[in-house]
Amino acid sequence: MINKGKVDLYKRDDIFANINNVLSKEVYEKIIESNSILIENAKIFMNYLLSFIQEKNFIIVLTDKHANVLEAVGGEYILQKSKKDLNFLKGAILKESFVGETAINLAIKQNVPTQICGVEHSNPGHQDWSCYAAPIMIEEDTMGVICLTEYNKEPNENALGMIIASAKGIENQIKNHIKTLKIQEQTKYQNAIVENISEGFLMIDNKGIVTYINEKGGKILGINKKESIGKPIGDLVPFKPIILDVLDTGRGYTDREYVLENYEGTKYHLLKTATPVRDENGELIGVIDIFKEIKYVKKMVNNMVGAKASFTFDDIVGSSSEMVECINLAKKAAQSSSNTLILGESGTGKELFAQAIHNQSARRNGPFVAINCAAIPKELIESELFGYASGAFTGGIKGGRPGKFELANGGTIFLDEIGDMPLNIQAKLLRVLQDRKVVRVGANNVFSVDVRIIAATNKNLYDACKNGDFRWDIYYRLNVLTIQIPSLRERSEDIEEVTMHLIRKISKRLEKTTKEISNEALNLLKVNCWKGNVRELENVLERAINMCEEEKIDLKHLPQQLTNENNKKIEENRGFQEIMSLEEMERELIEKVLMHCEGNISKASKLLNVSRNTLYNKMGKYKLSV
Ligand SMILES: Nc1ncnc2c1ncn2[C@@H]1O[C@H](COP(=O)(O)OP(=O)(O)OP(=O)(O)O)[C@@H](O)[C@H]1O
Repeated sequence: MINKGKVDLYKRDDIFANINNVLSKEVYEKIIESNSILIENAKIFMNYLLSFIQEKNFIIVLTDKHANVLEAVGGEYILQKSKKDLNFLKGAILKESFVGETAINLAIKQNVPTQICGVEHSNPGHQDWSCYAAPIMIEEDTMGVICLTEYNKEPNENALGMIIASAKGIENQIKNHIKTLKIQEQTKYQNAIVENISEGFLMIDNKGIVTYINEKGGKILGINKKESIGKPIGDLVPFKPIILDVLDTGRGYTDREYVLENYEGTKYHLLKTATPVRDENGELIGVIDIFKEIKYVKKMVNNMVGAKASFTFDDIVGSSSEMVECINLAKKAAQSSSNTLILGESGTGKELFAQAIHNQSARRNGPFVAINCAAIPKELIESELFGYASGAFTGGIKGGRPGKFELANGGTIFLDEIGDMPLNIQAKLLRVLQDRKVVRVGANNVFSVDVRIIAATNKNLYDACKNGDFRWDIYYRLNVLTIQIPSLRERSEDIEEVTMHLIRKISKRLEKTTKEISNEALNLLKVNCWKGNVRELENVLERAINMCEEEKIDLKHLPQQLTNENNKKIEENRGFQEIMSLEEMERELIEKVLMHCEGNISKASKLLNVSRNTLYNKMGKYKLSV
C-alpha cells in the first residue's frame, strides 16, 4: 500500500510554535551510535541516489524510527533552505506534534511508502515542498525512514518509485551486514575454541594447502602459524605428513599413534584423529587433523583409573624397633630414586610402604602404577608391562596400547610379586632397568621412560637366583635399597597399636560406632600367629565390627577358630609347665632353640621362622647371649 496525499486537512491551519526542536548533543550521539548499521548502509544509497537526481532541488533525509534526523544530503543551497523551512538538520526532531503530519511521520505510523506534495502538507511552512518517504523494515520492524524531498509543489511521478527502490536496497544491504556480523561473531568463538583447546589443530584443503593451524599445532609441527597458511603442508615439515594419505584414500582415522620430529629437532609422541571434509556433493574439500601429545592422554588415563598412591607414612602403624627401622629405611628410599626392593610375607604392608615411598618422593605428583606379576597370565605380562604396537596380535586394540612402564612415566612403577615374573620377561625388564628404554611388543620404536622402580616379593629371591628361576643381574639391580618388613609374629608388641588403628579405619569405612576392644579379645589377638599378617588381622576385625552391635569388640565377635587354636596352645603348654606369661614362653623357646643350634644364629632364626635381626633384638630384650 502507498499513501498519496492522504492528509487530514483540518490540521493545515495548525501553528507550529516550536519547529526548531533539536536533540541535545549527548542524546544525538547515542542515537547515532545505536543506528550505526542503518546510517552506514543507508549512506551508500543516499549518495548513489543523489548522483542521478538534480542536486539543485532535492535533498535526501534519513531518520530513525522516531523521526529524528540522522543524515541529510543534497546540494548546498537547497540543504540550507530545507534547514530553515523544514528543520532538515542532523539531530532535528521531526515528530508530528512538532512539525505536523509529514510523509516521514506517516511512513513510520503506517509502515508504508508515503508521498505528500505542496498544499497537502498540514504545516503551511512545508507547502512549497514535496516529500516521498519509505520505511526501512527489517523483520517487520521499522528501523527508520528514507525521504526524498523536492523544492517543488507539484508531484514528481518518479520520486516515490526511486525512494521505495532505495529503501529496499538499504534493507538488503542491512540484512547482509547483520549476517556478516553474526558470522564474524561465530568465527570469533570458533577461533577462540580452536586456539584454546589443548590439542594441535590443522586444516588443509584438497591440494594439501594449509588453510588453518592453531598456535599449539604450529608449536608441535615446528612451523609458524601465520606464515604457514596458504602453503603446502608437505613443504613445511621434514617428514611426509600422514594427513595427506586421507586426501588419497578419502578415509579418516581416530586416535592413531604417531611419532614425529620437527625441524627444530623436537620429538613428539602424538595421538591423531584426521577427518575428511566434504562439500554438499560429497566431494572431498579438505581434511581436519587434531593431534594431542600422548603424555597428557596418559596422565588423564592415570587420573581416571586411579593410578595414584593413597597411603603415606602416616598410615603405617607400629612402634616396635623392627618397624621403626623399616620406616626409617623407607624414608631414606623416598629421598632417592634408586631401585628399591621390598621383602616380606604376604599382607605385611609391602604395597603400603611402596605407596608411602612414592608419596614422599620427588615424584609424588606423577603416577603410581602397580602391577601384580603373579596375578596376570604369563602370556599377557609382556604386553601389560611394555604395551603393544598396532597389529601386534589379532584382537589387540587398533593403534596399539601403551604398557604400564609408559603409563608410569614421570612416576613410580610398583612391580609386586616380582619373584613370579617369567624368565623371558625378565630379559626385557633388564633393558628398562639398565637404560630406561621400552619397546612395545611387535614394534621397533623405542620409547624412553623416566620411571622409578619399586619391586616387592614374598619369595626368597636369592634362592630363586640360585635355582635359576630369577636372573642374578636383575636381582643385583633391584637389590640397591632393600627393606625387609617383619611379619606380625615378629613384632607382636605392635598388635595392640595396629588393632586400634584398624578398628578406627574399618569403623569409619563401614560407618559403625565400634571403637574399643575388650582386654580378653585383645589378648586373644595378641597370641595368634597371624599367618596372613596385617591383612588377616584386618579381615578378622572387619568381621568382628560387622557382628558387633555395641561400641566394644568382645571375644564373642571373634571367630571361634581363634579361640579354639588358643585353647589348644594352652593345653599343649600345660603338659610341661605351669601357666607362664607369653614373654616367659618366648624367652624359654628362644633359649631352647639357641641351645639346640649350638649358638648358630642363622640356624636358630630359620628354625624360629624369624629374621636374624629380630632374633638379635629378642635376645637383647631377654638378655640372652650365645
Ligand atoms: N604397618 C601397617 N600399618 C597399617 N596398616 C597396615 C600395615 N601393614 C599392612 N597394613 C594394611 O594391611 C593390608 C595389606 O597390606 P599390603 O597390601 O600393603 O600388603 P602386601 O605385603 O603388599 O601384601 P601382598 O604381598 O599380599 O600383596 C592393607 O590394608 C594395609 O593397609
